[in-house]
Amino acid sequence: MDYLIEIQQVTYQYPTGEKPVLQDVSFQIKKGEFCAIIGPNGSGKTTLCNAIRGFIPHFYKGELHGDVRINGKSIKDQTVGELSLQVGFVFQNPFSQISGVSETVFEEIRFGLENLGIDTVVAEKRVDEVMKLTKITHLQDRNPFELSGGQLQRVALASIIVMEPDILVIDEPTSQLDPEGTEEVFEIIRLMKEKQKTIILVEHKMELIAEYADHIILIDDGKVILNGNNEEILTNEKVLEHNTLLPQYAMLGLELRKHGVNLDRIPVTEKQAKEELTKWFAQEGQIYV
Ligand SMILES: Nc1ncnc2c1ncn2[C@@H]1O[C@H](COP(=O)(O)OP(=O)(O)OP(=O)(O)O)[C@@H](O)[C@H]1O
Repeated sequence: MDYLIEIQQVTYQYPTGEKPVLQDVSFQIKKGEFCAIIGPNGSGKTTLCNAIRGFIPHFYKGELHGDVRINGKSIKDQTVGELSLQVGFVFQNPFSQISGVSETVFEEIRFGLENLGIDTVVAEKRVDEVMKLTKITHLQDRNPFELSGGQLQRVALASIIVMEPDILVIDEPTSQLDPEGTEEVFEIIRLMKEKQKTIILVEHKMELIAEYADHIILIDDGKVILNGNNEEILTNEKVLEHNTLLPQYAMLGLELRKHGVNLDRIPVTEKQAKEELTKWFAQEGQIYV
């Protein structure tokens, strides 16, 4: 099977670190897959993302063993510029993403295309399309620094999407957003999933992971602890032993099973929980309210 991203026995230690923060990490991601990376604070998730976009070893020096291959080619043999055309990176804090040199949202989104020397007419058409897709056309003349956190994160996503990378690495995009901003950002992530982009998402909100991810990797202390599909990982109580939450619906299902409620499967989303409980009430001859 051909994988788009291959992480092969990666061990990495920062130059100032005392021990490796990634230890013998191996996994593969298929094209079009939505992979979530979960794990407690400080477990190495952002470091792993930096290895996938080539910032390790190109910017962060330190000691790297093993390999990361994108499309069959080692990141060591590609420049950060080459990698940035394949891997778009969205930061936790959208202010880190904004160039600081654009006076309007339109210019900000066009900025990366200008740097690539893309023809102005072509670039502006692409900016218009991406603004429509991300529903920010009404913000195009605003100064990026006058926007709310949610609006700015959408601009940050748009400025990456406009570059048309095959892979999107998104590191805790909503940790600083309110529920409305979170919803808006995930609406864009959902669209990218529909467009068959390969997505790697670091996120602590398990309900969102349950809704979107195909594939989940749990890492703790720099090691891969679990690697499997959505339901396999999100119904596994071992996750809780690693200071990482499960979705509330999975917790409810696991608890009900312990109390003798014989659910066919442990739900991970609200929709699945309703289905399972409706089935159970029907079997037990109870009235579902
Ligand atoms: N530039 C750096 N130099 C040295 N050590 C670092 C550097 N960046 C991160 N670390 C250390 O590497 C370990 C893993 O950090 P990382 O940020 O990758 O974890 P994380 O799982 O993304 O955490 P969080 O969920 O809190 O964002 C931590 O112990 C952190 O202190």
